[in-house]
Amino acid sequence: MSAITVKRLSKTFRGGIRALDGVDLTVADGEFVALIGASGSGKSTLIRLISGLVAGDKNSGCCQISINGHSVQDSGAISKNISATRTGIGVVFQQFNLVPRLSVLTNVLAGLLGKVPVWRGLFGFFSSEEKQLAMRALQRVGIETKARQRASTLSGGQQQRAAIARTIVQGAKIILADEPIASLDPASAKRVMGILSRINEEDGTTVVVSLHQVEYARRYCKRTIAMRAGQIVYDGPSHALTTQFLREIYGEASEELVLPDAEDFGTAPIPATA
Ligand SMILES: Nc1ncnc2c1ncn2[C@@H]1O[C@H](COP(=O)(O)OP(=O)(O)OP(=O)(O)O)[C@@H](O)[C@H]1O
Repeated sequence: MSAITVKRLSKTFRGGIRALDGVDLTVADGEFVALIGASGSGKSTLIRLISGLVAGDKNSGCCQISINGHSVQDSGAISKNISATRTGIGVVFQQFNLVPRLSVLTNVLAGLLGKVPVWRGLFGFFSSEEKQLAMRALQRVGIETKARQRASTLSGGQQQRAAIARTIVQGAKIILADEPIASLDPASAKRVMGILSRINEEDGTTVVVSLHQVEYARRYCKRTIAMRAGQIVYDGPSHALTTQFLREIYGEASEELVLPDAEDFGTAPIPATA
């Protein structure tokens, strides 16, 4: 069964801005897929629609999205069972979305909120097993020593790793990461991509990650989907996305997608240490 199925997906915002225009795609269970495209090409909108946060256009027969066979939305209507489907989807954002004044551990435990009674979540009553689960997730992303610190005291890369640990605790079968490395320095960016790659390999989690720079897609993801003006203009092996090919697809805008110091990008794996 495919993990993500998107059929004839369009999204028109107020003022007639067509952010997505007839997108069809399928992501198999356990794939690690990059979504690339210049600014405004529709990557964030696609991720928000797949996660059921935003509804697509209302036209009948269009805009069908399903996750592991369960409908997320159809013809502009979000599914009534979306809460159950959402517990299997971990969403990671560019700006981390942690509660700054709460501890890193509590932020990670928030991944259990769809699974434990609401009152327990509200008052922070978590069992020792649940806390151990969160600690193991923090170990996997290399920041277990930061568990008791306020989230606001962590660096950007560490905060992003905490956000990923939250999806592990959530038990997400699918991670949708919307520009998770856009605010990070290159070393932190590589570490975050390495962690996503390991979760994909070790747990079989399906990962879709939107990126600005194609070098990261080539290094970490076998498959890349390239978007332009709300449409998919390439879907295939990441290694085929040479600078020349990107120029053919995007013209001058391709410069936005290539790191100026790409020759220094390197290939050595970065360990997940704090
Ligand atoms: N809430 C909104 N209201 C109106 N227009 C929107 C809204 N969200 C996105 N858009 C528009 O939809 C188009 C696609 O935006 P989107 O954020 O999906 O692109 P993106 O590829 O993620 O860009 P970036 O890389 O800069 O984040 C853009 O023209 C954007 O201005």
